[in-house]
Amino acid sequence: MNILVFGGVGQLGQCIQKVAEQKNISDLIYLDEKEGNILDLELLKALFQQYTPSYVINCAAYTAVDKAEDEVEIARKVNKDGAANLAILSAEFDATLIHISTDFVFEGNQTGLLTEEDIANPVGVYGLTKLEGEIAIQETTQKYFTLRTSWLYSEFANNFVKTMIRLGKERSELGVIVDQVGSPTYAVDLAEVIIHIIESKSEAYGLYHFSNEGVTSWYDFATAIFELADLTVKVKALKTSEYPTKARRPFYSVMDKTKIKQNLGVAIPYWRDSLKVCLEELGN
Ligand SMILES: NC(=O)C1=CN([C@@H]2O[C@H](COP(=O)(O)OP(=O)(O)OC[C@H]3O[C@@H](n4cnc5c(N)ncnc54)[C@H](OP(=O)(O)O)[C@@H]3O)[C@@H](O)[C@H]2O)C=CC1
Ligand SMILES: Cc1cn([C@H]2C[C@H](O)[C@@H](COP(=O)(O)OP(=O)(O)O[C@H]3O[C@@H](C)C(=O)[C@@H](O)[C@H]3O)O2)c(=O)[nH]c1=O
Repeated sequence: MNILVFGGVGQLGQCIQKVAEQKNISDLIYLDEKEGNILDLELLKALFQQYTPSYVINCAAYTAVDKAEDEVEIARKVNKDGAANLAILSAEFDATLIHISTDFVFEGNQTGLLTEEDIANPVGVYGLTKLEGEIAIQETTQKYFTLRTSWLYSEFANNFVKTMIRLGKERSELGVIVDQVGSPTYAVDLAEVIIHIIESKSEAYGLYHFSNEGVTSWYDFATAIFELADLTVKVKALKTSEYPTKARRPFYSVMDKTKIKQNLGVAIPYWRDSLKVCLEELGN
């Protein structure tokens, strides 16, 4: 069984490699942007013909949230057209597509857990193009799992946890937004879910929410990172208006995970427990 992993050397791609190695699964082919550019339909066709994959995992994305505001065209190409290309070929070759989306598809002005049925209304270009990608997949193929996740971090690539540790070693004081609330997700936990979908041969296709369990703000997340990493940093709680960024971000994006727990039978770790695991991996 061949499994193609696009965006295979990004943060989540590396987490999938880690989990697959731990489980001795060697059917995955990890493609970087050059080997598996999801915008190059001819290249993709050749890959599908060569490998006739049973599963296609799309970890490739344009993830620079602020930069996307100025680079709408490229963000849309990667997040929408690239996802659509993989859906077209997955349908043609009868492969199951596992695609990753984001909590940033939500407007974030309501409280209460957000379900897969709640209306998405993104406030920024990144979230909008990711939503367009979700829709393109849903309209193109039937055998797909779209996993919406939030606030991904890990020992790999760039993410909020690694940024905080770097800044915490350089500075004694740091301002972090307190009025944006969500759920952090250890990308290795998400990788476990992806591998579980494949190993279980689940046919419960559709849209799913997955994050770690629990709720926090970026301020509380940063405070926990410093506490668990044993770094003495004074964290100042800032309002969003006191930390201006190019892109707007949802104020509230806590997702309901009932569907994934019921349909796929996954157990979900509490975010602080997973944060501890990641910090241990990072050597803190
Ligand atoms: N990071 C987060 O906090 C969250 C991420 N997500 C979603 O999870 C998924 C994985 O994210 P993550 O691993 O963190 O992101 P990364 O940015 O670490 O990885 C994305 C990868 O996609 C590659 N890529 C970009 N354009 C193309 C292309 N045209 N063809 C092939 N590969 C391409 C990038 O390569 P290069 O770097 O060389 O451009 C990079 O290696 C994405 O779908 C993202 O939207 C969802 C919620 C939170
Ligand atoms: C570095 C830093 C960030 N912040 C704020 C800005 C922002 O609101 C929040 C997170 O900042 P970052 O830029 O690290 O993260 P950001 O890129 O906004 O994270 C998002 O990425 C995309 C890809 C997703 O899909 C989302 O789920 C989410 O994880 O923390 C501070 O308040 N202080 C700081 O020193």
